[in-house]
Amino acid sequence: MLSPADFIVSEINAGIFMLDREYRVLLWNRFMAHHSGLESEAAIGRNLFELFPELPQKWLVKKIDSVFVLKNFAFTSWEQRPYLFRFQHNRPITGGIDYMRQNFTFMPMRDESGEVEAVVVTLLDATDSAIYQTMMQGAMQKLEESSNRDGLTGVFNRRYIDARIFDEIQRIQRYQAVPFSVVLLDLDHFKRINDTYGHLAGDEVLREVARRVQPGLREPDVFGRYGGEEFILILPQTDIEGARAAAERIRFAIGSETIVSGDEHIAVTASLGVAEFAPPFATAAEVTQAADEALYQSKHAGRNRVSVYVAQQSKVG
Ligand SMILES: Nc1nc2c(ncn2[C@@H]2O[C@H](COP(=O)(O)OP(=O)(O)OP(=O)(O)O)[C@@H](O)[C@H]2O)c(=O)[nH]1
Repeated sequence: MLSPADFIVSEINAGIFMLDREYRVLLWNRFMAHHSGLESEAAIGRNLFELFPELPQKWLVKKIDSVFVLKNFAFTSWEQRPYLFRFQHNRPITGGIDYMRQNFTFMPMRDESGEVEAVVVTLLDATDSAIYQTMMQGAMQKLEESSNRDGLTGVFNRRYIDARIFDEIQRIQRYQAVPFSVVLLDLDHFKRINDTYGHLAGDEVLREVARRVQPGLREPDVFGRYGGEEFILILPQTDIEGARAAAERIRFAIGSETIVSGDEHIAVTASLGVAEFAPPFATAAEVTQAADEALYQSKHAGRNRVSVYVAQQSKVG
């Protein structure tokens, strides 16, 4: 008949094992046997690192030795080191967690003279916390991501774009980096498109325009919807001539083919305004205002064109 203490050690839903100074197993409870596939008769008397060559030996030896020498408890959590033993967990939803996450406590077992004769190790299954945390992080990331996106087109929204312009300005001011340019893009006679083909077709046109712009962008470029039928691009490390060329490519990509919505073929063009963030500009508002003035020039000059803002006065390009 087992003593109550032995019964608890055997049956508890946590790993318990004990090691001597040579890392030989002195005790191996049922949880350890069940998860490792190694019965206690097969484990006892054997060196832990021979039984489990995958253990991080150097690190674990240091940990165990510190308990022998300092005679203090030691701990390790799954957040520092996800697991020591490669144990399966049986959760149906894993959140990408492969092996059982494990928290360990290392306890010194003293003899009558106060010397540590063995180290007792407990293993707690922390998989549920790990899955919960991973899923929470994933959800937070998705939330963060979707709060930066425009619901209709999926491109970045104004809030995000404004923050990115702010970042770019800071980067330039801090590192005297090469300036960036801003391109504002407004669809021509969009009200007429809505009125002629309906609001749903109008929405489809906005989505398709967003699709047509994206292949022409470079990796650092940021593209978003700035409002109704207005889009914006931030082109880092791009001077006004580079930005004008990019804007022309985009204008062509939008207007070169009609957009199909149901049975309708809708001709769409865009007017664009380009401005470079350079002195005397010091704020996001000033550079976007300049791009807006250039855009106004494009509209005024007949639409379906690119205009560039040139210091103090805008000039049709
Ligand atoms: N379908 C649809 N229409 C929108 C959306 N947001 C804004 N609009 C419409 O876009 C139209 C913009 O019209 P205006 O600002 O008069 O400009 P425009 O007709 O494009 O004319 P110009 O810019 O001068 O070439 C308005 O009719 C808005 O209702 C949207 O999300 N979906």
